[in-house]
Amino acid sequence: MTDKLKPLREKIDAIDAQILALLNERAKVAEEVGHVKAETNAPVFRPEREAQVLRGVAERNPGPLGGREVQTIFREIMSACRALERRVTVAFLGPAGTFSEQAVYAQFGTAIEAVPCASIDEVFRATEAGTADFGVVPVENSSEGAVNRTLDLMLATPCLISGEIAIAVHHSLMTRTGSMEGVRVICAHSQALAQCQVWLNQNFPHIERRAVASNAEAARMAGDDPTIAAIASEHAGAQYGLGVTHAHIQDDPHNRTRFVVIGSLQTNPSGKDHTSLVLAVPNKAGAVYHLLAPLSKHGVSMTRFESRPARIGTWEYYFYVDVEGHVQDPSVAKALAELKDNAAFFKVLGSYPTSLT
Ligand SMILES: O=C(O)C(=O)C[C@]1(C(=O)O)C=C[C@@H](O)C=C1
Repeated sequence: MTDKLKPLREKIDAIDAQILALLNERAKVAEEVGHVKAETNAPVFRPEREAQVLRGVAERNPGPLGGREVQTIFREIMSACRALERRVTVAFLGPAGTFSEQAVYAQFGTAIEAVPCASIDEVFRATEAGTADFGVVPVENSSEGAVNRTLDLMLATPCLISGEIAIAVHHSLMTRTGSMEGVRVICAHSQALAQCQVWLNQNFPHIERRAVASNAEAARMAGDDPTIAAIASEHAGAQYGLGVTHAHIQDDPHNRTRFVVIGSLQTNPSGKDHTSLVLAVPNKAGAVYHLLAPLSKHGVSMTRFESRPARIGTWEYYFYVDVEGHVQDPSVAKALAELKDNAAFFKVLGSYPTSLT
């Protein structure tokens, strides 16, 4: 056995030496890129370039490694190279262990400064004030719909969207003891309680449910008190020493949350992008229909349409619209110019590479 393993391990050692040399060669070039950028004060994080590199490695990947695995490795390589230029700071809805934190690392890799914030408002504040280079906030969930606070703050602040990340959201029920005996309250973020409500009604209809600031906060509370059960990711549960009593209890097994990266960066086209807009129309019959007509006229696909009351006392709405393409794509530029003419309010929230997952 050891005789057979020895030459194979020697092969791996030799390959690792080559990988290490190449990684450092790459890192030195990234340092040079960093110097060029410093001369012109150009942004260190270039999401469109990173998206192109990651799409490229998955396309060219000959296997047997999977495309997703190869992307994870290259995500970390770029994160480490980027950190040699400058380590970016990213604010997210904390505490540690939330799906927002998972989204941060999925987008930026781990060679960053991740700053947990107590609320979505605080993530926007930190990003707007420049204490963080970027923020990551949830924007919609496949079973619960829009995260309204994020939509309202996108409208109210100058923050631009420079990236999107979709994360599979699996919720588990967990306690300190790993059993539901003696549990009097089930705690979770209100969205997680809503995403598990059918399952909870069937299995624990008589246990009180309490909404708390985040699932990770629920996990922390359950770690301190055996009468509390938390709904959270198993990753968060492990951080607070919880045992799983029931795994993956969300009503939709394909539950996903989409996050956006916010900041002041205007991203260049990556070849596969989305553009987010906010619009309002005068309160007239057929106004929304007219408003959106330029999209189909110029062959621009709409991927999302959401409305929020304008909260000025009348039945007026803001419409949040996502389209395929980048504001610099000629067809998108033409459609948006016409759309703007029809709109009582028009704001581009940003163009950014489509999520890799
Ligand atoms: O191409 C650049 O602009 C780089 O800084 C290099 C690099 C990389 O490591 O490939 C690193 C950071 C950027 O976000 C994009 C790519």
